[in-house]
Amino acid sequence: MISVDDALNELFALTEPMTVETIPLIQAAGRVLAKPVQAKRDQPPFAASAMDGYAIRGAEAAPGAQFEVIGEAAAGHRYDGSVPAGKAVRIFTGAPLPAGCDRVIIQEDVARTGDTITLGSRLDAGPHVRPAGADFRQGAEFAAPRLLRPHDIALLASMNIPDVPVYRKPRVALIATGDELVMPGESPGPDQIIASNSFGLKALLDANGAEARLLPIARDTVPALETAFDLARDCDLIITIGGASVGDHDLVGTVAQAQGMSRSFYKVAMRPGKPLMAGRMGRAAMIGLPGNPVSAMVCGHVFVLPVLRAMLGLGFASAPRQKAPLAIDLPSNGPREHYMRATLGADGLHPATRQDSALLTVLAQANALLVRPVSDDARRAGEIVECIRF
Ligand SMILES: Nc1nc2c(c(=O)[nH]1)N[C@H]1C(S)=C(S)[C@@H](COP(=O)(O)OP(=O)(O)OC[C@H]3O[C@@H](n4cnc5c(N)ncnc54)[C@H](O)[C@@H]3O)O[C@H]1N2
Ligand code: MOO
Repeated sequence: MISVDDALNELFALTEPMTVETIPLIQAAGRVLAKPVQAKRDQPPFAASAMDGYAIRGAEAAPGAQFEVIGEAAAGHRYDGSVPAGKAVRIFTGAPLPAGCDRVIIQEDVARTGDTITLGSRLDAGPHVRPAGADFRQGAEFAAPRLLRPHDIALLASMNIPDVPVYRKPRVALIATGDELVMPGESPGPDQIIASNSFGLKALLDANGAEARLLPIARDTVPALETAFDLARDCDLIITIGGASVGDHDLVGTVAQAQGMSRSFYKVAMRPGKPLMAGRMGRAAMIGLPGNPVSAMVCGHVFVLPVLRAMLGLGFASAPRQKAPLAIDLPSNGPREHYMRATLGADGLHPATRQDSALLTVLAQANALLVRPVSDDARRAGEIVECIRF
């Protein structure tokens, strides 16, 4: 058995960033920008009014001052020409500021009669002008790698960047194995259960930037597993679920190795998730997850997501942890790192009473995994411990 850290490093050694493709910006939310891009223009490209009102020379702004309105500037339609002393231009939000003007008086501070405006007795500070390039200048760099969020997409759009280079989405094959499994919606036989892990893992993978494919459930036979691996050939990451332990029907490791998988490790000092295996299969990394539903999902957070992030060019790092106080006392931990299903609330971390790795209700209620290091001492309520939030 190897440690969780060593297992993750072995997995990283099997992992490299995906190739880069260029896609339309409109499809880029949730993708990872692979190379820095540069703004193609200043924003705003001209000094612009921030309010609806009247553009004047700022030095002339005084309570009661009068101006003649000589034209209009609207968003998309500038006032051509310069504005001399004593004159004003009707202006709207987003319009280019006319030459000669450096202040906008908001219309609430102005009385207008015909083409004459009189400024009110109290003027706000202004100047209600957005200088050219106040947001960014042409050539400003948008750094990579970066997971593109909606705000980033808006910024890139305003930089006039219609297409972006992103890392290709890793194609991930999910192979559920076991004679006992049927798909949700099917009619299970008396000894059968519903395949759940593949559904949970696909959701986890897709939500984090992968393109996960559910392959047909592989029965516990050599030919069925061979067919499943054949179907996964064009994938970047192959994940099997179940059949990883030591039972007579746990054939995944044997068949994978017969199919050319060179094994990096088998068995990790963690709970749940001990019978994890990994290796290289052709150009893909292969991860064999344990079948117990909670074990599969915990390994999803601890191993699969860090591997996915590395494939997406986001670097090689373990699942982010945060510190939190324990809400209850805990006994000492044994020789395996324990990932306890827990709820982080206002009074700290509450590990669930039942930690059996078959209990999906407990996992679904949890919002964190409390990480107990190997051979950790007994802990008292209030002590600071580490957890992985989800
Ligand atoms: N003698 C030993 N027995 C077991 C050991 C051990 O060290 N010595 N390890 C136990 C641990 S820990 C785990 S975890 C399991 C893992 O076994 P497998 O990876 O071989 O998984 P299976 O036996 O195929 O299934 C375990 C359990 O999970 C259910 N399962 C499997 N796939 C799915 C799925 N896609 N969706 C929902 N549920 C699934 C399966 O029906 C079993 O109940 O081995 C222990 N045994
Ligand atoms: O390690 Mo198993 O994954 O405890 O249930």
